[in-house]
Amino acid sequence: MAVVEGSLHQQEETVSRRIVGIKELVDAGLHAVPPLYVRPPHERPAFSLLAAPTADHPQYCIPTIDLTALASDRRDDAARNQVIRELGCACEEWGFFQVVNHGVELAVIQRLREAARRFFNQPAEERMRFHSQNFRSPVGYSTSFNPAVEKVREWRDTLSINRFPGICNGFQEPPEICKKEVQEYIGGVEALAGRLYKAIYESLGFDKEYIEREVPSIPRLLMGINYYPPCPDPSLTLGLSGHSDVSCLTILHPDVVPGLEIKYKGTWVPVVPADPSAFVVNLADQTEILTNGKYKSIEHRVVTNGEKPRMSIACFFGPLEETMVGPLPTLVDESNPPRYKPTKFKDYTDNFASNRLLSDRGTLDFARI
Ligand SMILES: O=C(O)CCC(=O)C(=O)O
Ligand SMILES: [Fe+2]
Repeated sequence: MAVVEGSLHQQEETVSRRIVGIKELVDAGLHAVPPLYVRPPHERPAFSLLAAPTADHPQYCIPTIDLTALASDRRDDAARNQVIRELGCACEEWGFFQVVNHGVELAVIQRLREAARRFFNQPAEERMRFHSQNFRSPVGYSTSFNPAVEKVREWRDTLSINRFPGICNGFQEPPEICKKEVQEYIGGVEALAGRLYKAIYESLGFDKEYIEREVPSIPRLLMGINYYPPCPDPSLTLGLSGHSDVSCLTILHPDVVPGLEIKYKGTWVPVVPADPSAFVVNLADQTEILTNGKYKSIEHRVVTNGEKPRMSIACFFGPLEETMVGPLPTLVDESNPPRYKPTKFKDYTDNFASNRLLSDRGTLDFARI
């Protein structure tokens, strides 16, 4: 479908600049992608090289790891050690993997997805009561990344719910329509994040005492529920442009509607959920810094869908804002010098907020030596 021209084009541009959410625009009836959402040719999804990872391309499927044995706390448990090895391989090779049998009940996930759908299906005025583009707000309903400055908008609206100890401490303020479900979901996912985070550092050969002493804990949580409405022409726009996540660890419930793609060896590879309960886990920038680049924070993006809306739930786990993050001492020596300088996490996130739009990998460059 072509980009709209002439007066219709101007009308839609006026409408889309005034309107806060892309959902409003789509709900009002949209037959073409407004210019404000059309990406320059080199950023368009046509640059994906694969239609979908299939059995013919197993080399393009991120690993799926069964976490059943991680429930055991015994370090001499052979099945548990096997899971740790699989995690280590996935972290080194991909920086992205899926987990199944992770301990969070499917019913808990489904209840939140249903409640979030109720939130997004409310009249715009109800959603706009929570409007904020500030990522540090306890609760914020936002659109795109930073509509005040970006030349091209992302095709998504997001409900964010935060717990940043020292800034906003509780989850007391999620919208009533999904509050109970948000709290229940966070309870489960947070426990999973704790288990996974330790296991990831165990996969580097560290013992419990070392991890507790040297690896920053991850009490800061940002939850983003992304809503991507159907798009009249997915070839022109992106739900979320290429980025790497800033924190330590991200646990995402993707949706059965596809859209997420990761950049693997220069190719955009779609992520296909292993089953409806699977989470997609990825390492974020602070983990790349802590491991001095051994485990990578991988660039990813979201393409839109022509027919169906898509909704993803991302939980970003990170350190306290005042924490200095640099390579762990045991991972640095003369033959492997530090690649990153110690950086305060608050400065890192501030830089991300103002510079993400300027460059694909600009965020990690902020700490790179
Ligand atoms: O929607 C998705 O699948 C990914 C979302 C994401 O990458 C993010 O919120 O940072
Ligand atoms: Fe992301």
